[in-house]
Amino acid sequence: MISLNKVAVSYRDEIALRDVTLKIKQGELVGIAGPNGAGKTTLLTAINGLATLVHGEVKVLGYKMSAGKKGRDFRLDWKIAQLRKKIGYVPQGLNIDPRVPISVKEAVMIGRYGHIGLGRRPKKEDWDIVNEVMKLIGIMNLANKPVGHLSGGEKQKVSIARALAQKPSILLLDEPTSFLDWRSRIEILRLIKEVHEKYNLTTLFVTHDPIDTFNICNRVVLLNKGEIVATGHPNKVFSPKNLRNVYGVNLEEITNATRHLNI
Ligand SMILES: Nc1ncnc2c1ncn2[C@@H]1O[C@H](COP(=O)(O)OP(=O)(O)OP(=O)(O)O)[C@@H](O)[C@H]1O
Repeated sequence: MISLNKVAVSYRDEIALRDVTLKIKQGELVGIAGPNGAGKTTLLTAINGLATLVHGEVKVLGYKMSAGKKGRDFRLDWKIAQLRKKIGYVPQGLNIDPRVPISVKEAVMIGRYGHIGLGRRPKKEDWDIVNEVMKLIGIMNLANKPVGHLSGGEKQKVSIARALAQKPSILLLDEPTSFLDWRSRIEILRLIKEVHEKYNLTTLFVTHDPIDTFNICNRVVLLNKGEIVATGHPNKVFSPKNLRNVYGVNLEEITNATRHLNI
């Protein structure tokens, strides 16, 4: 479904990914973890066909992207646009100016425009899909509310609904739980697992917090300084040694911090 072979991505002087080789099978739900600046977002960007590859090759759903003359093969632009229709992307936060007069259902409809085409009007089937995903995500009650008036958890749900309205095969989520309180965080994680299973998706989600991955996935890719440090079950990946080397924390520090919770 997704394969990266010796992929390197850089932003001017900054190397964001180096020599990354990774395979994701159809139907997998994979967590991408690592500290700030590890290259997590860049990995999603490479899968989404938007990164400039310095080296290596990315294959997604049979589309091949490799480093061209200027770091990108521009002949593939049209194909990449086709590919992106099949990839639902949930960015960090839903950064819409609160003064923009757009309702929740209109924000979810934005996900359909790759299929509808710019300048065309949504048809009944598009509204049916928007209603279906809003029902599933549990935001029907917010349909006519301005998006600027939503809480952080509600915005995240709208963002997920918008990505699903696209009817993607792959769902990429960039830190869907950041800025959320514990209740909303658990709710969003459950929702990700539920939609992953219901729509038979291949899902990758980025997180800062190892605990998120224990809740919903069997496989984690741990990145640090643009390289894959470990991949496998969270129990194996978040070993005391990796926590120390990658996050600079000892297991005792974490258990001490959570000991007061009485869990
Ligand atoms: N548009 C950009 N221009 C220049 N450098 C960038 C750009 N985007 C990312 N970088 C750099 O590439 C490296 C990897 O960034 P990336 O955003 O992929 O990491 P991340 O793991 O998602 O970080 P975070 O958890 O803080 O969001 C960082 O050193 C960052 O400064």
